[in-house]
Order: sequence, then C-alpha cells, then structure tokens
Amino acid sequence: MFEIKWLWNNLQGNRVRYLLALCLSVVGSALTIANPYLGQLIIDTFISNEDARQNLIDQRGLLIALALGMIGFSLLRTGLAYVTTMQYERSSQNMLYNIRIYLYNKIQGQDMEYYDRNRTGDLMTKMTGDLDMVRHSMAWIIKTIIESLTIFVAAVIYFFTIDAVLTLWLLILAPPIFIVAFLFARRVRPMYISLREKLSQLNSTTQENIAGNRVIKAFAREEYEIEKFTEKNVNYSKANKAAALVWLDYFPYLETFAQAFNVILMIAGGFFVMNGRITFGEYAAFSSLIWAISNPMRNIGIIINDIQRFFASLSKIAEIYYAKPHIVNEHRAADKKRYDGHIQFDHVSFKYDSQTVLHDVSFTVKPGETIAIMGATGSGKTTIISLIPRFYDVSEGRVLVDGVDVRELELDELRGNIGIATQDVLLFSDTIDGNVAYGDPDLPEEEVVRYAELAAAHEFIRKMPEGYDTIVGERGVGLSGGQKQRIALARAMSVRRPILILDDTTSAVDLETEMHIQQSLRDLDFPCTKIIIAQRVSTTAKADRIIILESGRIIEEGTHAELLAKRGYYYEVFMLQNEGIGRQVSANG
Ligand SMILES: Nc1ncnc2c1ncn2[C@@H]1O[C@H](COP(=O)(O)OP(=O)(O)OP(=O)(O)O)[C@@H](O)[C@H]1O
Repeated sequence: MFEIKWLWNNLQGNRVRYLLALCLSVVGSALTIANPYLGQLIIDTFISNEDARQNLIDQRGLLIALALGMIGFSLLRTGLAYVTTMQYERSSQNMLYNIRIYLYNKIQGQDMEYYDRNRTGDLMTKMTGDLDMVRHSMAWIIKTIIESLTIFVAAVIYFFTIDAVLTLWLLILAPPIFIVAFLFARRVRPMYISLREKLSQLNSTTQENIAGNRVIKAFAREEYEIEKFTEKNVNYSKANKAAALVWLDYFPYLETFAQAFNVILMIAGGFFVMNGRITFGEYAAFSSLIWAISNPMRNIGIIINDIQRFFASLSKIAEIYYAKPHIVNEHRAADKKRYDGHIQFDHVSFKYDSQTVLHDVSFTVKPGETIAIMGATGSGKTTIISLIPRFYDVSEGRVLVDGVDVRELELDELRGNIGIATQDVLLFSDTIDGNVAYGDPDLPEEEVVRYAELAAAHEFIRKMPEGYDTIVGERGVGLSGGQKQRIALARAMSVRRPILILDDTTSAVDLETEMHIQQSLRDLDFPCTKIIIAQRVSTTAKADRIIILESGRIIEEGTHAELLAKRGYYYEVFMLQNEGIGRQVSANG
C-alpha cells in the first residue's frame, strides 16, 4: 500500500525507535488481559468458591500475591504507555522535521512554472496542516489501530481459552459491524478530499487578503473581501459539518452492535454460569474484558475519519513530494566561471501553456554593451529577460550565453553570472544593509554604501531612523515604490555580475534621480552587459541599441538616432514623452 510504504521510507533514521514503539504498544496492550485473569482467579478462589472462607485462611499469601500482581501490572502498563507514547512522539516528530526540510527544498527547487500554478495559501496548507496530519497518523492513528487490534485479539484468544462457544456467540456481531464500517469509509472518503480542498481555498483567500490589504483598502473593497472570505468559510464549515454528520448515519448501528455485546454476554454468559459451563470468575473475566471487543468497534468511526483525513492530506503532500521541475538546478558548480557576458537570442519563440508570447525573436548583445527593450505592456519584455537566467525554457530556438545554449550551462553558474532587479520588487524582512548585500553577505559595509550611492539610495537611507540598520519589508517601516526600486537596484549591482538585467527598475523614480542612476550604470567599475527594460526615452536614449517589441515580435532595432530617423513606434513614444518636458532628450541622444 502506497501510504504505508511512503511513511516507512520517510521514517528512515527513526525506524528502530518506531518499531520499538509498535512492539511496546503490542506488549502493553496484550497485558490488558492480565488483570481480568488475576481477577478471575481471585473470584473463583476467594469469592465464589464453596471453600472461599477456608481459602482465605489457607491461601492468604496467594491472595496478597494476586492483589499485588494486579497493582504491579497496572503500574507496568502505565509505565509502558509512558515510554511508548514518548517513542511515538519522538519518531513522528523527527519524521515530520525531516519531511518538512525535504518538502521545503523541493519547493525551493521548483521552476517558475510551478510557482505560476500553485497558490501560496495552498502550499502553506500542505506545509503545515497536511504535514501535521501525517504526524498525527504516525503518533495516534497507527498507535490506536495497533493497540485496539492487539487488545481485541488478546481478549478473543483469552475468551476462547475460557469458552469457545460463548466467544463465537459474541463474535457473531463482528461481520455486521465491519460491513457498516466499510460502508461508512466508502461514503466519507470523497467528503474528506473535498474538505481538504475547501480548507486550501480558505487559506489561499486569507493569504491573498492579508498580502493585498493595501489594494483592498485603497478600493474600499473590505466588504467584498469579507463576503469572499465568508463564502469560503461557509463552504469549509459546511463540508466539515457534512463529514461529521455522515458519521451520525452510521453511529447508531455501531453503537447498537457495541451494546449488543453486553446483552449477548448477559444472556448467553448468564445461562452458561447457571448450568455450570463456566465459573462465575470466568464470567467476570468476560464481563471485565468485553470492552476490549466493543470499544474498537465503537472507535472504528473515529479511526476511519482520521484515516480518510490522512489519505487526503498525504495525497496533497505527495504533489509537492513527487513534483519534478522541468528546469532542474543540481547545484553542481564548485568553481563558478565568470562569463564574458555575450548574449544571443537565436529564433526564440516561447509560450506559457498554450499562449505564444514570443515569436521568432533574434538579437545579439556583445560583452559590455547596453541594450534597452521597450514596448507596450504585455508585449513580452519581461518574458524575454526571464529566458536568460532560465526562469523558463524556450519553446523553440535557443538562448546562448557566451556562445553556449543556456540549457547546457550549469544553472548555478549561469545564475551566478547574472544580477537582476525584477519588476515586482521584493525586499526581505531584514535591514537595508542585509537587503543590499543579499547576493553577497560578505559585502563590506562601505561597499554597501557605495552601491546605495550608485543607485541614488544613500541619501534617503541615511535619513532613516536607523540608517542602513533600519528593518524594511513586511514588518519594517514602509518605503516608497521608488525607494524600494533603488534598494533592489543596489542589490543587483552589488553582486558585480557580468550580466545585469533591470526590469523597469527606474519607472517609479523622478527624472533627476534617474539621470544619476543612468550615469552610475555607465560608470560601473566592472565589465558588464546590461539589458534594461524601460518605458521612458530618457532611460533608453543612451543605450547602445534599443529593441522595440510588439506582441512578442521585434518590430524595430537600432540606436536612439536610428530609431528616431525611422519614424516608427519609438519616434512616436519620443514625441509623446518630450512634448511636455521641452524635449530635454535631443534627437541624437
Ligand atoms: N506566468 C505567466 N503565465 C501565463 N502567461 C503569462 C505569464 N507571464 C506573462 N504572461 C503573458 O505573457 C505576455 C507577455 O507578458 P510580459 O510580462 O512578458 O510582458 P511585458 O512586456 O513585460 O509587460 P509589462 O510592460 O506590463 O511588464 C502577456 O500577454 C502576459 O499575459
């Protein structure tokens, strides 16, 4: 069975401890019959026996030994239960810890396509609730099953040694109970799969609401979001109730059967005592152990519920566990080579799923050159630059860096040669210093300051309450869009890579600051090929070449002056942007 095999594989390193826990469970549960047996001896010898009074005098030592034995077995069982639970907890917690690391690495190793398809809230549910369900199954479900089974089997064997016919009378109830349990399991399973899905939707909505709270507030859409959340909450609650209520359809039957054990014992057992087939002590042993047969039957519903939850959770975890990225990073690069920074797109086409967004794109960037990419929104600019560090792989054609297809390059080495500032700036909950030096944690402080100066960020950082030690990001003070962009730019420059990609990195800064940044980029003190996505002519004007994209196709390519002379898209953008600012950018750049 896949689930058991999976658990066993992941128990590596804790198998001995877990097997020990299972063995202790079996021993501890089997000992359950010890006290009823001793009780049976006491009753038969010292209570219901014709010579009971005499036995009390003659065999006082035996009575004391039996009584002490009962206390001893109770203490032994308690001690065993303590040790057993500890072993279950330790092995399951260790297993959980290992799986969590494995899954986290697995998620980290996924390519962009995976992140496009999976919602954060869903991944978080898998990493928390589902994982805990797996642990619960190891530490509680399996333990309960093993202990219930052992107690059941031990009691049945013991009963058989006392009286096989009475035992068979009791076991008559077992088949109908199993049929009811089977029907319940079959009905409840899909309900738990749906319940799990609803939980994931609820978590995703919550996560999106929290992450997007600014937008919600800006558009005063709180009520709408509360409604959306309430709908998911109601769905989850309904699914939970439905799964819980279905148990009520079966519970009366199971409870009736469980009670019937007592009735059968009372009628058949009482009859057997009266006609002398069994002793009163033996009847008492049956009576004190009848719960060992009826309780597992009663618990069967809870166990089935938990098993179904476990199946639903495990199938979700398996989606991460067995996910295979198309772009695999094997982290093999020991000695990373520094590239020259030659980039070539050779008849590249690309599609996301079925939508083709780049069509036969070809261009070359020589080491040290700066090219700018411009085009309407959605024309494919970000997609183009995503193909260089292999966030995605081309659908057709090739992307070459230093003459080698990027698919043949070692991924760590390739990415280790690229500095990138993405369009959506993400800063970590860390100091500004930590954020700038993210790509190179050993970067000396004066270098952090130098790159912040180049990115025109030093001035505003200096004025912050704690300067470079100010915590930014989720829990830190807020930064403006332009300030975040400048920190991201400093972060990208500070790694001093031979290829620098900037995706609309200066869109939110004023023109004067942008001029400063453009100058800094031209003056970088390390050899660097730059690809800059920009919408402003002021950013593109001094590039060695400008590429104009339209609907995933290159429609114009050339220098600022060449493209102006063409009087095409670029010229129109130039005219539009300079009408209002007195044509600060001259026609020859
Ligand atoms: N992860 C994705 N999955 C599916 N389609 C995508 C994805 N990312 C982008 N697209 C689509 O690809 C096309 C090009 O997107 P891209 O982000 O490259 O454009 P862009 O030129 O950078 O736009 P902008 O200037 O708005 O940033 C768009 O039609 C967009 O809808």
